[in-house]
Amino acid sequence: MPDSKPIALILLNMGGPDSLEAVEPFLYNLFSDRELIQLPAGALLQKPFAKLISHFRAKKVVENYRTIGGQSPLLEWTKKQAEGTAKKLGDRYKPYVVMRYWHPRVEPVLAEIKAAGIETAVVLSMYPHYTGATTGSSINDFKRAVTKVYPELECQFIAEWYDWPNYLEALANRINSGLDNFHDLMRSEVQILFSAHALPQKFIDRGDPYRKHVEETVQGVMQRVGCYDWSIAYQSRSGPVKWMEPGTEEVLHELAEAGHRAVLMVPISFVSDHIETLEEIDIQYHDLAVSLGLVNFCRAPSLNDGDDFLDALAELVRVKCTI
Ligand SMILES: C=CC1=C(C)c2cc3[nH]c(cc4nc(cc5[nH]c(cc1n2)c(C)c5CCC(=O)O)C(CCC(=O)O)=C4C)c(C)c3C=C
Ligand SMILES: [Fe+2]
Ligand SMILES: [Fe+2]
Repeated sequence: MPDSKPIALILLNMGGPDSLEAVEPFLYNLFSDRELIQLPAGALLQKPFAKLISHFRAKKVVENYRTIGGQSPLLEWTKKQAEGTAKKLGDRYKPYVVMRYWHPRVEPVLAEIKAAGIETAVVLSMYPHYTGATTGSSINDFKRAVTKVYPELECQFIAEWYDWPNYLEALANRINSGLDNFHDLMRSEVQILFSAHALPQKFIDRGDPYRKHVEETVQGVMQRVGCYDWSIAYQSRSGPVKWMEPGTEEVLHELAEAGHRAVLMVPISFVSDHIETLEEIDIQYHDLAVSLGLVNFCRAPSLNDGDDFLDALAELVRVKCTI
């Protein structure tokens, strides 16, 4: 019976260090990727430069990972998302995770799928908003490895889903639970600040749809949440290039200067907790906000393995997958 053959459900994500010792080699892999970052010295010198930058950046970033427990939680969450979604889809679907810059890397996972005799795969990017820097790089890396390790594997890619209704619904649910923290305040007193990961502006200038996707997600979510003041800002703008604007810190300053006191920050381009929610938002932006007088500062919970979000992913696979 052809329709009972197993299908690999492969979730693609960035990956993160699984120990403090792994921070530097993880950063080296990341800075070696010219689809994410083109270091100024050209392709031939990308790796030597990556070695240098990862060495120096690791000193600072190790401390950030130490404060969130000594490792990135991204793999655990992505595994739970893969397993939970496959369970909702039924026995045919076998869950796998592939990370771009740390384990599990693509080649061993493909070898495992091949050894299990699985002939088809649905490959789902865990970045809802498309950019060449994340989804593009992950899918290219995946395709290169398929050609090498398992060219017979029939793959179907889901590369963007920023406007998927059940995803918007799940995000609206997280915002509503975040808003519960402001019970004694009026609606008009709470500012919702969506914070997406920044990209260098040159990606957008050359036609990358990332900003448009983020903005459409926010529109769709706010239609569901109702009438609040909201804005979008871009976080994690480190490195000497022109980044997307406005920056999250800058908007926090503006909100404080305008006399606001209550901010709900909503991480928007990430679908689970990782260093940029647990450290950058919960510690750095929280402390900045409070010091600026934004004394009621909260973050909406991440989507993680919430049942509504797993339902959204399962429905996405059911509808988009034609295998
Ligand atoms: C939508 C998600 C992300 C985009 C867009 C993105 C772009 C981007 N990131 C860097 C550089 C770094 N990213 C790092 C970690 C990291 N980034 C994302 C997501 C996006 N990045 C994730 C999920 C993670 C892993 C977090 C974890 O829990 O470990 C890092 C390492 C951490 C650090 O040093 O701050 C770097 C460096 C660039 C240059 C970029 C756009 C081109
Ligand atoms: Fe990043
Ligand atoms: Fe980042």
